[in-house]
Amino acid sequence: SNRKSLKHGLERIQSESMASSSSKKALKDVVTENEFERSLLSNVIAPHEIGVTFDDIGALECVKDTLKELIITPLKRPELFSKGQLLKPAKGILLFGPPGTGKTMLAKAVATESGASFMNVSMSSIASKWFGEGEKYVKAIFSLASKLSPAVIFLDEVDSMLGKRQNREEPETTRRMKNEFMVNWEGLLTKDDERVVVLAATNRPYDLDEAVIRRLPRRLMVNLPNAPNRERILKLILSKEALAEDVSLESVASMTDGYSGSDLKNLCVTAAGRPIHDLLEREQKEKSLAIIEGRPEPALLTADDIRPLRMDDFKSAHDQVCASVPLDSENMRELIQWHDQYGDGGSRRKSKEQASSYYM
Ligand SMILES: Nc1ncnc2c1ncn2[C@@H]1O[C@H](COP(=O)(O)OP(=O)(O)OP(=O)(O)O)[C@@H](O)[C@H]1O
Repeated sequence: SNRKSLKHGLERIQSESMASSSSKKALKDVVTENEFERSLLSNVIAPHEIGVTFDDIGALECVKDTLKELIITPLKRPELFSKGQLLKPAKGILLFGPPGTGKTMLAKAVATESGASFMNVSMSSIASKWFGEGEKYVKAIFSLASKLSPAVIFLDEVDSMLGKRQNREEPETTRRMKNEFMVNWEGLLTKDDERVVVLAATNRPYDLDEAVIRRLPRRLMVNLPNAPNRERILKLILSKEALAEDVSLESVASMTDGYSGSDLKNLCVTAAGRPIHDLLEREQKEKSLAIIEGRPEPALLTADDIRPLRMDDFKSAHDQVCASVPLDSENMRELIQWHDQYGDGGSRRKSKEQASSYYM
């Protein structure tokens, strides 16, 4: 048992030094092979510079726990998954849900928490930017990630490239791009020691190609927050703001049914504009009064003169900012249906299928 614990200790030291040396590896030391890799690299963020952690994300506790278990632990401690043959780290997860619910934040936090570089790829821009050369770009996503390893590839708006065929006449360029993606994706799945994961995000999972859905067996719904969760998100967003006594975040939460995290942020930004507006107005009044009375102009007010946020600021902001996805919209209905059929924990999902696809 002594030998075992020594081996265990060595493995730990090895994996820790591996983690720290790779996270310290500067992005500028990465050798790129072509313009596609170079273009992608310019958007890569080093783990210490991402600046989003799980603590910055309100609510979504289940999604965070699943991501920790499936992605972060395997990326940080690959040695735990190298022993047998059964447990393989997850290589890809689909995050789906209405816009503005925190999918991008989650992907960034995953990269931060696992000390991985973050590669943000907007799938909708590939086709337009690299017209006719999309497949080279797709190939570069994977080859660059492998050089950056550990790395998180975030594929935003994944439906725009890997969507269902709209009609039989799929453009040749799109077909080649999809094929290239599948080939590289299969390659990633077979490389057990490659510390690269794909987080794909979409607001329209029902538009995804079946083949893509099958290859992302873990599908996490990132849903709109309920009232208690809205209160948690508001607390986070407002943690550095001065609030007057009369502000009840519970009431703000209860009047924002259907708001996404992003809508709540907009609401708070709008509310925070009012004290500044009031300050400028006060300054203007004092100035005019001084001029009328023939006094010298008063000094400008400072940040210390900004009044705290009041409940009426939130009420007025509420009249200006509304939920961006109405709860009774077609998009919401389709999302919930899709979640029932394909999503993790969906009611029509068989537990057997879930178990076998837990790790890929
Ligand atoms: N759960 C949350 N906690 C704190 N802030 C949040 C949360 N969800 C969203 N936000 C705020 O909304 C902004 C947008 O969120 P984010 O970009 O992660 O959403 P998204 O789901 O990726 O949206 P889209 O589908 O439109 O790309 C964030 O920068 C953050 O300010």
